[in-house]
Amino acid sequence: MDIVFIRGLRIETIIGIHDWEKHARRPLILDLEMASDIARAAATDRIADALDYDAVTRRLVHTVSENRFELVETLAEHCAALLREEFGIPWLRLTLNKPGAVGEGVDVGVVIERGERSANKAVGVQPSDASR
Ligand SMILES: Nc1nc2c(c(=O)[nH]1)N=C([C@H](O)[C@@H](O)CO)CN2
Repeated sequence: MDIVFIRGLRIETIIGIHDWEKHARRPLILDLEMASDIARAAATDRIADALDYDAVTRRLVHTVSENRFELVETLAEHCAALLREEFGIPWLRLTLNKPGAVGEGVDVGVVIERGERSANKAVGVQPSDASR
């Protein structure tokens, strides 16, 4: 399985369970790994054959900044479902970091994995061989 990734994406949004959190934007840091077979894109050198990390970034910025949730869990699930549906991503790992939420210099948040990693495509390797 190949990976297309985005790391350190900073997006400001309204998020939190407390009243004071509902009135001020604060930054979240997103890290994203997306399963993508890069063979075709590598062969054609065409962005149309690639999972476009710029398009994914723009979509994330839009949905994170426009929506308001209380929990980082809810936002993470929202982003994962949206990206998988709109970009046809079979598997992803999303880290959502809310820096400073419990104290200066402390990172808190969630890491979620959704979907199935693609089957082993190695020549001559059967699915039953993959775990050996
Ligand atoms: N598992 C979670 N715990 C907490 C969250 C959250 O989103 N998920 N949020 C908060 C507050 O909003 C926090 O960021 C500030 O006190 C607390 N715990």
